[in-house]
Amino acid sequence: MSVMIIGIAGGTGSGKSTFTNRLRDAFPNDVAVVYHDNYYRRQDDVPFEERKKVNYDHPASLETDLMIKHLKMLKKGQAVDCPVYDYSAHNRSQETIHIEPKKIILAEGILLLADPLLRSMMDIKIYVEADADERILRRIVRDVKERGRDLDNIVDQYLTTVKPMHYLYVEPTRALADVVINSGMNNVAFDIVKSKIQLMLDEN
Ligand SMILES: Nc1ncnc2c1ncn2[C@@H]1O[C@H](COP(=O)(O)OP(=O)(O)O)[C@@H](O)[C@H]1O
Ligand SMILES: Nc1ccn([C@@H]2O[C@H](COP(=O)(O)O)[C@@H](O)[C@H]2O)c(=O)n1
Repeated sequence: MSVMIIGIAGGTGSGKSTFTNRLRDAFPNDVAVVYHDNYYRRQDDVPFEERKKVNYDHPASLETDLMIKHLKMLKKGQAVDCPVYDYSAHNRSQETIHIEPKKIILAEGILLLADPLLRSMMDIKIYVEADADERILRRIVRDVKERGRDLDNIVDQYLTTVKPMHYLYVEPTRALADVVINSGMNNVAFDIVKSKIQLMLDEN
């Protein structure tokens, strides 16, 4: 089976997951999704108060080597047990997700195109763009509702790590993408990428 990997990067709150999940839902039998966020490092020995202060927007916070290993296995037609990240605990949970190999693998994450080896594995590189003010507003709502955060913590983290790392590591990867799309809800961009996937599936 020939396997294609499509990388979906972009800043926090840009709409990466929205776009990725729409594609997954359009091809439920042929697409598997690997989220880079699930490869944030295990921090069992780090006290919770210290875990809160970690720079999670720096490439060193992610175990990218393990994600590369898993993508290589999926490409060879082997299933993987992917870690599951718990944002409220700032740590990996005890669970894993079993991912069966599929013809199309979607890989998603803010720093997905920042690592040269990981980037080189992508057959198509997509960057989802959105204005910084919209991204932070979406992040505030999401982090309060879904990631167990409070407003003071979100603002402090944004100013100390999220924003500076975005301009240092995430935004520069925009120029490395094959396709830059304006929002994860852009229907024209969605239809174009969907057609490309359909073409790949028909050729296989
Ligand atoms: N174009 C948009 N307009 C309004 N809300 C959006 C848009 N794109 C995403 N959202 C919402 O913003 C939040 C973050 O989007 P998400 O796709 O999870 O971003 P990312 O994965 O890039 O961090 C989600 O609640 C999502 O529903
Ligand atoms: N313990 C953690 C781990 C990560 N984050 C933040 O997640 C963001 C990436 O996820 P998106 O869905 O927003 O792309 C990243 O900006 C990290 O700051 C966190 O807050 N806590």
